Amino acid sequence: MKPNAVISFTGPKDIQAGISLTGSKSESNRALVIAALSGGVVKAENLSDAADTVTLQRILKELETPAAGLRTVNVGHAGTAMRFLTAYLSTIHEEFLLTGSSRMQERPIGILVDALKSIGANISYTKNDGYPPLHIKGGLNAPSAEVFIKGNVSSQYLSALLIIASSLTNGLTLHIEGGLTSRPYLEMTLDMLAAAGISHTWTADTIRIEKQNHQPATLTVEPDWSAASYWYSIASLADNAVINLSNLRQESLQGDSQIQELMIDLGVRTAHIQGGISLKSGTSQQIDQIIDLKNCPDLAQTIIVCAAAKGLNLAFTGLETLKIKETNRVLALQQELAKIGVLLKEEQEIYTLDCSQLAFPEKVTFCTYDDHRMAMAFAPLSLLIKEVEIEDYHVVEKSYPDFWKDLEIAGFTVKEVETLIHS
Ligand SMILES: O=C(O)C1=C[C@@H](OP(=O)(O)O)[C@@H](O)[C@H](O)C1
Ligand SMILES: C=C(OP(=O)(O)O)C(=O)O
Repeated sequence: MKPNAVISFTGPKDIQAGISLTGSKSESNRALVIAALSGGVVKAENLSDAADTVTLQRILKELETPAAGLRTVNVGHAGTAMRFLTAYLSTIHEEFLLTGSSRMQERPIGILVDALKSIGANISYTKNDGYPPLHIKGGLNAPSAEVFIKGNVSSQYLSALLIIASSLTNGLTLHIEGGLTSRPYLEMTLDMLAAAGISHTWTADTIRIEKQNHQPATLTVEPDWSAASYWYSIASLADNAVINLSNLRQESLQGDSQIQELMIDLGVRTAHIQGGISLKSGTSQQIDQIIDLKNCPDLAQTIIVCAAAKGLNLAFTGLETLKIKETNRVLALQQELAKIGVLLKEEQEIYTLDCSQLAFPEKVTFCTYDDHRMAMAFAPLSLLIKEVEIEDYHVVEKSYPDFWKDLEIAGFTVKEVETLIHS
């Protein structure tokens, strides 16, 4: 049984804290694979402590020693590791069973596998068509240099292909079909490749990367803006808050730095100061327009839960891809928000909060569905609810292992509690 934690905040809701966040897991996981492909020419610095990064780093280290026969590679819950390794392992002259957690085996990968197969990769499914585990016979020599791929399901499929593109015999031309979701993550991939000496052209829906060598570079990872978002929620829900987050940059590669603009209406102002940023709480404003989260899906839980707790009946679009992440995040949000009387209604891809019955019980236990972001999005409600119990609280390790320690720095009390064993 995985332990729960009870989070509480007593006394005036006045938070003054300085927090140092771990590195971006998205940047870290790109840096690691780019470094591996570069054969030591490119180095990675300030890597994240996220379990997803630690796992990928361990796997890449193990791969440095060649194995005879089938090698099993298990990425656990790490979506980027699964997608990036599907492409990367295809380029290595070995045979792999690439697998992950039970949820990973429900997260689709057929679009990426089809694209890789169309340029000659040898990949088959060992359980269900379109889903991990994958059997990969590596050594792709890619006679064809052209791929057509859907861009509206996960940008990670596209990033995976672009990261290996420069090492393919004929480079790669990617034709993106059906629109593009999570676009800033694709831009991050191209920017990090550029920093490692790999150039590209991007015209309309076509991205071209020639065969070329990496150039000596050190990729220095910025702290994680998705992790920062929970501090915005805390600042928004506190009566008074000044929260300093170190080393976040004004010019970020991370699309989730959009939290700065998104949170203005929820009452949080960002100042760029020496050595990072400073968040200050203020007053919320009336928001009439629909908020589109297509470019920053990992902010959805933070913003939706924070708005719900403030009783704001906001509307959102761009949430479709949430259904194939660590859990079906739309369903998870609907179930957990109901515990404070809030409905998240879905009609023709527009999601609307109905906070008319918002009420805070003395104690609420929020379920986390194996999803780090559920835990971190709901924990700030302990500023409004006497006791917030978070189920399986270690789940945060996927992206932000120090989350609970950092809450304690800011004055929250976090107590591990015994959980009842249900038969
Ligand atoms: O490329 C990346 O690092 C990521 C891309 C996004 O996924 P999708 O492209 O599947 O939306 C995001 O949700 C995920 O946490 C990290
Ligand atoms: C969706 C996420 O990660 P991944 O897809 O890499 O598992 C996330 O961190 O919210």
